[in-house]
Amino acid sequence: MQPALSLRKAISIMLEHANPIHRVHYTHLFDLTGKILAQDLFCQKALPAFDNSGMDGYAVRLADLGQKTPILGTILAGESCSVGLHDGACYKVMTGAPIPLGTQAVIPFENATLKDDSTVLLPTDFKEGANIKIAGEELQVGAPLLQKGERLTHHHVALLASQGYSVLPTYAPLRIGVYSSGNELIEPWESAQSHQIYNSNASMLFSTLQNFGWRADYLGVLPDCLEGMREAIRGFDAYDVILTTGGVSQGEADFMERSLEEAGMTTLFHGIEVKPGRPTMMGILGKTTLLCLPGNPLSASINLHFLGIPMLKKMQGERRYHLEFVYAPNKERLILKGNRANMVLGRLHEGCFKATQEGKYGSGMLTPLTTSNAIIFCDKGVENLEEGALIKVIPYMTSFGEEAVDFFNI
Ligand SMILES: Nc1nc2c(c(=O)[nH]1)N[C@H]1C(S)=C(S)[C@@H](COP(=O)(O)OP(=O)(O)OC[C@H]3O[C@@H](n4cnc5c(N)ncnc54)[C@H](O)[C@@H]3O)O[C@H]1N2
Ligand code: MOO
Repeated sequence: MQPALSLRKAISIMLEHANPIHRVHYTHLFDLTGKILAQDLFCQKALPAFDNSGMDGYAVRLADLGQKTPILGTILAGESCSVGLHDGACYKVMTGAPIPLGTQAVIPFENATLKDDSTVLLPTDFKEGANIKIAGEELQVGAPLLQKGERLTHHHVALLASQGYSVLPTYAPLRIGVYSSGNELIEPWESAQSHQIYNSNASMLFSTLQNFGWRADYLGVLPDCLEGMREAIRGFDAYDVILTTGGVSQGEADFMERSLEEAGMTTLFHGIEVKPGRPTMMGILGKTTLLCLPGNPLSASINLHFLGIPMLKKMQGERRYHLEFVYAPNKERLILKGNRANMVLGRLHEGCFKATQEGKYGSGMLTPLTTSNAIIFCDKGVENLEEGALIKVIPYMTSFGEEAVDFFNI
């Protein structure tokens, strides 16, 4: 194993080497949610597209306020409008209908008094421009709409539809392969004997990736022997990313690094000064990026979440791959060993962060993950977080930003 790196350094090496995969797919509007846009887009239909009415009412000139005014006609949404408006007349216009050129305000029906079918008494006072939506007031043709790398949400999809886009280039999903390792593992759909344990890491990986919009191939359990490893490694090149758990510490059956290096992997780091996650390893083998997580379930999950997900987001071509945080007061004093950085699970509740089990849980556990909803990163050297101290907290399903922020508590 290489000398352990600081967590900050490991994050920066990880991001430096997480190269975006630029394969493009064309995707229909109805399938765009969660996809990453592969092209900068500009406004091609102004918003609003034409001057139109914001209310069902009368399109008027201000000179006619307080007057009985003849109604020259009705304009419905969906009709085209080529008439102009002059003092001494008005038109009925419906919400979304184009308004006659020269309209100075739209007076809602309920603010005027209809005298007969063709005459209306207008109120005495009304603001110029009221209830008129002006062409291009939100977006003008040619204005930037969305940037390449945007992860599209339902709101983006609505914006794209408003522009008449129906098929758009998106980055093809990363090809991700997931392996577990360890002869003690039995799949949950099999029957474990007393000395065996069920494989929880593969499901955790699969499920976490699914949460973030990826679908991985689960490739099974890597054997704890060199020959078996060599055989498996030959299939890695079908994937952009291989994620593994286990077999990366100092055990006599921990063959991961040795067999991968023998196959030609460049090790970017192996060993991080962080708890949990010390043996985490990252490397590049041909065109495949490898992130080898510790076997301990809690370590694997946290390191996948907070190291692996930003890596995958960057490789997927997303613009926003930096973890974001919120500030919250620390509910209870927290004592830490400051000999390495710490990632501490906890709950954000009613605006405060409370460390799970006072930070005293093991890397092999699962239940602290299920009772937590957030995490804090504390730099090496931080031994004490006082009650009430304002700290940086990262929710599990954090948002990601375009700029790196310092989420460490120092
Ligand atoms: N002499 C040393 N021993 C250990 C060190 C060290 O630095 N020196 N590091 C410790 C730390 S920290 C961790 S974390 C673990 C990680 O070791 P490995 O990545 O090699 O993982 P394994 O030994 O294969 O497994 C550890 C633990 O997790 C269980 N496990 C593994 N895979 C799964 C799975 N898919 N589902 C559920 N549970 C799994 C496995 O049975 C072990 O109990 O090493 C320490 N040791
Ligand atoms: O660093 Mo290990 O992941 O603590 O248990």
